[in-house]
Amino acid sequence: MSVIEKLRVEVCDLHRELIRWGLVAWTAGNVSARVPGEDLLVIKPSGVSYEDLSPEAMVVADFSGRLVDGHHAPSSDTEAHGYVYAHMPHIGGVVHTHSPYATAWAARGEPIPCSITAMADEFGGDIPVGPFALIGSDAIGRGIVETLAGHRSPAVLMRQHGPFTIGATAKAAVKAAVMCEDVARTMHLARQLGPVERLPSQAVDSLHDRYQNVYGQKGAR
Ligand SMILES: O=C(CO)[C@@H](O)[C@@H](O)COP(=O)(O)O
Repeated sequence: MSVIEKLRVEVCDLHRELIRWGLVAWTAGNVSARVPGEDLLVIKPSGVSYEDLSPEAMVVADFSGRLVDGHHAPSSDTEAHGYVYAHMPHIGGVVHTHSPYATAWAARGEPIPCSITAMADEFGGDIPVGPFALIGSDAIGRGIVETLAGHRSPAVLMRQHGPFTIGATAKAAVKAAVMCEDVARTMHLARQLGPVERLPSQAVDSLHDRYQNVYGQKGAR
């Protein structure tokens, strides 16, 4: 199986995770993976129902969003994903969803404050808000890159649109999308009960370091 065939299988399977975790409605959302060593990405076709997605339906596009291989038009967000890959060489996966709680924070244009340890673990601070940008140019991609520059967060809430997440792999970007919606819901509920306070920055640093470098089996022999 070629690298691209393997990526088609992986990206197709990861789209099922968006449905599993309740992050998308109808055909909203998309997942992509960088093709290692190439200025290419694998992404879902635009507007195709999730139940109709298959590895063969995944398309290969260049970073400008042009179709390189496949039988469908690429996702509407292909250029945004490509811009991230072109400007963030360490990123191997990009995800976009309209998950309800994160998108509600995006609708208000308000960063999600880092007030719980789960946010420090995964995001290393607040989840920032990026500018409102229309599809059809590199504006969304530029907004993602410029907002995340200098941030530890793998998630950005594009104002009045929804979350985009990044990761070293496509699976890591999907995890960031799942955790982004989880903490968006928790922080929304907390805010309904009263004011919330951010964690002290030293605690955030310590928690983030542990989670990124020790948590789970990272220390196992
Ligand atoms: O939010 C947008 C575009 O930014 C939606 O159209 C997107 O979620 C789904 O579009 P695609 O089906 O991937 O073309």
